[in-house]
Amino acid sequence: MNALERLEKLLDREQFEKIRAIDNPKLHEFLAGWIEWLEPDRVFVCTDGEGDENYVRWKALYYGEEKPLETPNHTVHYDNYYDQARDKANTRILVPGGKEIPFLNTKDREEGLREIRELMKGIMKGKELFVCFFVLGPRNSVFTIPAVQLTDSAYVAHSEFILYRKGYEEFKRLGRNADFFRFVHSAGELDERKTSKNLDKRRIYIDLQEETVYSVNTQYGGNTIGLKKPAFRLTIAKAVREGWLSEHMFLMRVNGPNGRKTYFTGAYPSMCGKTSTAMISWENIVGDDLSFIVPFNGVARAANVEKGVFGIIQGVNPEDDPIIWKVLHSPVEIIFSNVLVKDGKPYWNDMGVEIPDEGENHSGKWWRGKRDAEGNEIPPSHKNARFTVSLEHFPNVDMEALEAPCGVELGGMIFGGRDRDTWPPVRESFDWKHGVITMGASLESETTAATLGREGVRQFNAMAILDFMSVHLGEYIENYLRFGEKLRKAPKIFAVNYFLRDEEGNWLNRKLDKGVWLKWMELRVHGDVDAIETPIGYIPKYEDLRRLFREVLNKEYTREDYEKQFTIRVPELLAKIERIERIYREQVKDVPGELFEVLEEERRRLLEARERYGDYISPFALEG
Ligand SMILES: Nc1nc2c(ncn2[C@@H]2O[C@H](COP(=O)(O)OP(=O)(O)OP(=O)(O)O)[C@@H](O)[C@H]2O)c(=O)[nH]1
Ligand SMILES: O=C([O-])CC(=O)C(=O)O
Ligand SMILES: [Mn+2]
Repeated sequence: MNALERLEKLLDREQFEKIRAIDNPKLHEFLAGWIEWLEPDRVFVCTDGEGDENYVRWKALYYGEEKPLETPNHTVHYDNYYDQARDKANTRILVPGGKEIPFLNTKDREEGLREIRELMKGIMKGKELFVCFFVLGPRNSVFTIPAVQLTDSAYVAHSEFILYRKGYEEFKRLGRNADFFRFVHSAGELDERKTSKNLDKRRIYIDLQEETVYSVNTQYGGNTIGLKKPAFRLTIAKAVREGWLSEHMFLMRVNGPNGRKTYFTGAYPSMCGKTSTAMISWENIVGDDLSFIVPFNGVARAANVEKGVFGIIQGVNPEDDPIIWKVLHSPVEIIFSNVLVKDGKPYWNDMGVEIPDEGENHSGKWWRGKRDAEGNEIPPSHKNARFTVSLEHFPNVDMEALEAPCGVELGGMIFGGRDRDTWPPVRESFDWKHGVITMGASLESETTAATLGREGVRQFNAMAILDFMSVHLGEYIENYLRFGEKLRKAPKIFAVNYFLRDEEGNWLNRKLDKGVWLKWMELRVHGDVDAIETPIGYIPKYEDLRRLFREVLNKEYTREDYEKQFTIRVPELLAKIERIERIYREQVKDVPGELFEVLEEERRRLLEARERYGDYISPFALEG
């Protein structure tokens, strides 16, 4: 029996016809094999029709994976108390022989496939399997990658409808020429709260060879939403192979003088400010998490991989995030996850309004002071609680850029992380190579609640992408360096640090100060303002920032604040170079030699400056 004949036996007529309309034997083989193996009670195939999307929405409620909230079109979803973030330890890149690759968690491919298949055998008995088609990137564009998702979670399928462009018609159009990604997910056995139960058997395995990701016994979006972080492992490898960039970056438009539009991407590790930067209310968002960047006639052009936001809700408040706040309080389709619910209303930590003392949250029935099995007090919502919503609902979305088949021309790329004491709030690199190496490849950041495990630990996190890396870091950096050489005019590279603190641990900046840094970077892209040359790149002049603080935030920016924030901290910077060099020399090993040269030059500049000015160099000393 061929695959189509097997599918005819496995599916009811209506569903079968939907599959038969796609002329792709590879797809048929994949579907038949997995449906036989997973043994679902029924299968639903999603076309691009509104009715099918509605069916999935309804099933998320029907199966109890989501519950309706008071506001129409709002639902809440809970993940298991111990399934609230990405599980790095159980996420493996499958490679032949289980070859060790620095900073990657690998596993022997054969063994991994065998294990995951065993875990998934018959796992959908009694359940409904959803077969969904989407594309990464805008449809019908140079960026488009088709993908098929199998999942027994209506919540996962529902999330994907909010976050990605539909792809059924694209599969039909491409027929047997479709080169597509595959995702197989099962939430596994559920408990009475409809959350994954067998967390000890939680696995996320990435098969680069077949461009397939398997995910089992988990529901948390970062582990399960196939087109998000699972697909990211596949696109990183594809981009390195093909000479473009697939990055953990927001994409936004910064509005310059006289209606000038300049596009920026920004790579910060999870929970380090991508969404809150791209959402700055007077600028325009294109994407908040994942960007594809291609060289196009000598110009870097970028597109959002997604069309929605799976954003962190903690800290969203009416003053700092007026737009998100408004969207979260309007009757558009939103899935809230792992928040506190009381009388049909969602609440979250640091939302700037009073929160009830009891209700339901990610721990079940909740009251203030409740402790978990480890004795930790449970906050109203989880730190990594999120909202899922389509970008079309945001008044500040740049819809034209979001849908542009050739993407938008990139003016600048930004790197940043949680750094309490080393980098200034904003600076510009000397050139592409200097930026790629001393800003991107040298990025460090404190760990956050976006991954399971300890928080606040400073960790090497090159390009904010290390959690998702699927190739040797040396190859990845090599691709980055060569990418710049394909361009007539490379985007300017900047580094930001929103997380500087004083000795007492107080923040040196307010959350909205980033709006000023963005305007400064926009002016720099076009050569509209001068800057101060320092050993680590160019920093803003006080006068320019003072003017921008007034214009953008209507605030006085004092010389004292400027000096404190922009002091060049030589000992910390030297120690950092030391750490980064050691990592590349001892752990990564095979890296382009340029990396060490550029770091060495930076060290030399810092040492020379120290000779002249001492350990902590005021920006005023370097001016003029
Ligand atoms: N102190 C401080 N905190 C900030 C600032 N900007 C954002 N945050 C906080 O950092 C967290 C930021 O998260 P997001 O912007 O949602 O993170 P993201 O980079 O989009 O993360 P992922 O979606 O996990 O990839 C939130 O808890 C914010 O309150 C800032 O300028 N200063
Ligand atoms: O993938 C997720 O879970 C959410 C996210 O953006 C990240 O962690 O970077
Ligand atoms: Mn992310």
